[in-house]
Parts: sequence; structure tokens; C-alpha cells
Amino acid sequence: MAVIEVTDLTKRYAGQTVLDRVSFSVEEGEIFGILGPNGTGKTTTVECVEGLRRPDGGSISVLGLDPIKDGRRLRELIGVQLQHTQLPENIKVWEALDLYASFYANPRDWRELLDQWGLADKRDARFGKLSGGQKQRLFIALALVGNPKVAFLDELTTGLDPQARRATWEVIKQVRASGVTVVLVSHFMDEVEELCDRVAVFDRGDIVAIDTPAGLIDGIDAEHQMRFRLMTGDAALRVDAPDGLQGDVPGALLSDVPRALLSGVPGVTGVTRTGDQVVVTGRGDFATAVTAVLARNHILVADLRIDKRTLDDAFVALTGRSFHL
Ligand SMILES: Nc1ncnc2c1ncn2[C@@H]1O[C@H](COP(=O)(O)OP(=O)(O)OP(=O)(O)O)[C@@H](O)[C@H]1O
Repeated sequence: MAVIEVTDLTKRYAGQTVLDRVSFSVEEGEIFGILGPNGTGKTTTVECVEGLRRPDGGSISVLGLDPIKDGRRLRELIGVQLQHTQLPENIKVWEALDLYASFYANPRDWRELLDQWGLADKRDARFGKLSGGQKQRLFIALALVGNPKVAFLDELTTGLDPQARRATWEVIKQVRASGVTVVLVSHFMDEVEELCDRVAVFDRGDIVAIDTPAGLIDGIDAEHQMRFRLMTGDAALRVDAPDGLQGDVPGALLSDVPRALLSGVPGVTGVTRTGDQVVVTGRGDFATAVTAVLARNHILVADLRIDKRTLDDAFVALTGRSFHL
């Protein structure tokens, strides 16, 4: 069941169109990623969905409500972590949670959130004295204290160190497991790959693709490479002749066997060999087929590496430009 339906959302600032008929839906219980470089309209989209900005065109439904007309009712049901939230420097962590909880009819026990987000020992600390990572975790806890059905998290792990980012990801997975639908705005590819069930890729005020992270990556038709080293010596001596070759395999031919064999594997577009190093270039999932052919022919290899395609590559393939420009 879709909890968010956005159809032809259009938004202009001072006559400039920043969202041009954007449409997508978010299913109940999923982590839905909104991914794109800076300035492509992610925050504008999410803030229209939250009812914080008024669209110039299109329609939005969140949990069956119109974010503008039914704003009050909707705010009871959603939790929002804004990109630039601020709190008074002197407010204590527990006071902030208690205050936010008082805005909701059916809040969570904020003591549980303190534990879940590793803030229990900061309960009495003042906001101004928290580290960047602790502030970030407090903002997420504040977004969840109202027991929301949908949580919007904008730049979830900005400013966190690698360990804190991983810890945050684990808690977000728990949040999903508890049945909360999560909309995650991010420009971190690794975060989106790790967390999101589906991703909308934004570019210049438009969605260029919506799919699972794996689906986006599999959709790339770009060439990539696998590399390995042929094992030499006794370990590589084969008892069986390779496919299509009978009897003894002469030494010279043996050295060309991988190239001859692999060139015909579906998806392979090139095989180069320098000494015992082999580089196979191809499209799609050719690496699985290559590995199978090597195994079937008892060709022993070491140091096998497959250049992993990433969401970065998918973005370049979709838009023709680099994500980080
Ligand atoms: N209130 C505003 N008034 C005028 N222009 C705005 C306003 N808010 C955003 N913009 C412009 O609209 C475009 C989209 O901005 P938005 O913040 O939605 O992008 P974003 O993808 O969330 O970027 P970031 O990743 O940097 O947060 C940008 O060109 C931005 O400068």
C-alpha cells in the first residue's frame, strides 16, 4: 500500500522551475531514498510532502491526507528531521525530548530513544555541549519521539564519523523493522545502497530513475572489468583438457587457452593477457559466466578482482555526468 503518492509535483522559486512534474510513490514499511547532487530539488520535494512548502502544481497525498489542507492532522503522524535544525544552546537533552513529546497525542517513551540512540549518558547534557554526532543523533531521536508512521530524515549522517555512520544505519534498520516508513534524503551513495529498499534518483529538478539500488546498478550497460592471475606450476597443471581441446595441450597453446576460452563467453567484449595477469572486459553479469568457464576447465586462478559497479556509475550512466560535479 502506498503511504505517499506524489503526482506531477511542480515548484518554482521566483519564476524559476526547480521541480518539473515530479511523480513517485512510497510503499508502507520501506526505506525510500531520495538521492541526487546538491541543488537538484530533493529538500524542496520532501518539504512539499511534509507540508512545509506549498507546491505550484500537482498533487500530494500522505497517509491519505493533503499536506497543506490537512497539515495539522498530518503533523501528528509524521516525524521530520530537518537539514538545519537548531535548538537553544542551554536546553538539556531530556528537556528537548520531553518538549517534542508534548507536541504529540501518543508519543514514545523518550527514555527508550535515549538508549537506542546512545544518548543515555548525555541525558542531562546541554545541547550546546554536545558533539556534532551527538546533536545529529538527538535530531533523529526528536524526529521519532512522536511515534510517527512516516519519518523523513534529511542528510541523516552528515558530520558523523565512519563508525557513528554505521551505528546510525543499524538503528535506522531497526526503525524500519518496527514498521515505520522512512524517507531518506541523501547524497551519500554508500548510505543509500546500504539502507534503501528503493531510490528515486534526482537530477536537475526531475527524477531520472526509480528502482532498487541493485536494479539501478544492474541497469547500467557500461563495460567493467575482472582481473585475475593464472596460477603456474604444479598447482595449475590440469588433468583434463579444456573445452573443445582433446588430448595433450601443447605449452604454447596452453598459454593462450584462457583468452581463447573466455572470448566466447556471453557478455565478454575483450580479454587481454600480460604474463600471468588476465583482464577480462565485459557487460552485464559476465563475471559469473567467466568464473564458471574457468572452473569447468580446471583453470586455477588467484587474486580474482571484479571492479564493483556502484550507484555512482549508475548516476553517470543515467545522466551522462558525474554525481559530484
Ligand atoms: N526558498 C528558496 N528560494 C529560492 N530558491 C530556492 C529556495 N529553496 C531552494 N531554492 C533553490 O532551488 C533549487 C533546489 O534546492 P533544494 O534545496 O531543494 O535542493 P537539494 O537537492 O535539496 O540540495 P542540497 O542537497 O544542497 O540540500 C536550488 O537551486 C536552490 O538554490
